[in-house]
Amino acid sequence: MDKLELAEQIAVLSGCLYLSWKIVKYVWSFLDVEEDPVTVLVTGAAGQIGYALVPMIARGEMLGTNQPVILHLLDIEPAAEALNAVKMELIDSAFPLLKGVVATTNVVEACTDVDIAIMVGGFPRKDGMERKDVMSKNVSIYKAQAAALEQHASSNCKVLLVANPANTNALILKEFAPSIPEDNITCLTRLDHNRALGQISERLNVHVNDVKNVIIWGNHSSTQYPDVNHATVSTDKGTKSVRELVNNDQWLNTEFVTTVQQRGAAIIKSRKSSSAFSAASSACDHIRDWVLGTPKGTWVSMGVYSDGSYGVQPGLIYSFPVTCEKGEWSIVQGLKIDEFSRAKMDATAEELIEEKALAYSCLN
Ligand SMILES: NC(=O)C1=CN([C@@H]2O[C@H](COP(=O)(O)OP(=O)(O)OC[C@H]3O[C@@H](n4cnc5c(N)ncnc54)[C@H](O)[C@@H]3O)[C@@H](O)[C@H]2O)C=CC1
Ligand SMILES: O=C([O-])CC(=O)C(=O)O
Repeated sequence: MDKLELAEQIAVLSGCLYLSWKIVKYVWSFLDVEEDPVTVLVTGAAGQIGYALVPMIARGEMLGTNQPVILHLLDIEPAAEALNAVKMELIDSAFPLLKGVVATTNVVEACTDVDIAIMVGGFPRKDGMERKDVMSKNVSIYKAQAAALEQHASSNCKVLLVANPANTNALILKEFAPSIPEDNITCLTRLDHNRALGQISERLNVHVNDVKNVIIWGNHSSTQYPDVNHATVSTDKGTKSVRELVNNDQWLNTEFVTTVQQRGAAIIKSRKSSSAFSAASSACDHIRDWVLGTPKGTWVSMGVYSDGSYGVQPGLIYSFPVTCEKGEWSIVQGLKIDEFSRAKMDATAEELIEEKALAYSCLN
């Protein structure tokens, strides 16, 4: 057989394989094979974030529109009636993906067999309060719930801590649930990340989807550092850096940073209660990207257990830029850090070290 004949045969074979693959995919789509349901726990489910979050999960906004879910909803006894109303509304919504709802005030029942735990339950910050003020109320809740998750959740359960102080609650949960892999315990800074994208999109009058790769470093608090040094915008003329397009370092280094840092407080001031649907939506973003992967060339911010990357003390839950693949996150490495950023990253780490000490003193 000469080379030409061989090439022809390879081409025919490739064509046949491609056609067979298409036929298999076509037939598969008619078989309507359903995935096994994923069990998702939402604590504080009768609260305002919970109320916004559970329909998002049941609609497939967190795990995809082909993924059935079973919802476990936990709240405390005084909120039991309101919790039951959430269950009634879930049933009334007839969500096709929702395969079951357990609404309970029993922590063990709530944690049993959960694959994903979204910890929202706790005491929220009120106008004029700093996160430290809610520390003692919330860390003791997380110490107790750590034990229930460790004993009753699926062995590879992924945990997202939303309740404040989110980073330190996540750390307490990690320390009191030593058998849950440390990479499985994260906290929400995606709301801050999305707020930073929103501010840049408003400033440049571009769609928020065209802005990428901002970073939230550190604590989900007013010391967090929203960093745009590596952020880009997709334009008709290609990808441009945010710094180049904004062309105003003074604004980026001052007003932009404080607006993102203080956004939670600004919402509380205007609404008299803290952000709810934006927090719920960001929690969906966090889990979706963690489980299904970040889009190519894009990173997101997640509060994760520090391994010492970027000189951040190991043993803190600190927000880093991460990419996710096959259900695992990894910290984006090798980004250049200038002096301005270094000082801000250290300041927020310092606050986390203080919070950790305070949390332990509350537990004693
Ligand atoms: N990380 C983030 O980006 C954000 C965090 N938050 C935090 O999320 C938390 C929840 O906020 P909201 O829903 O607005 O508060 P909320 O007060 O409306 O709801 C909290 C719910 O938690 C319940 N709860 C209290 N103790 C509990 C326990 N031991 N177990 C289970 N449930 C319990 C309450 O009964 C209530 O239903 C707060 O800590 C808030 O500061 C809020 C916005 C953004
Ligand atoms: O500030 C708060 O307590 C609520 C919150 O975390 C936020 O909106 O970022």
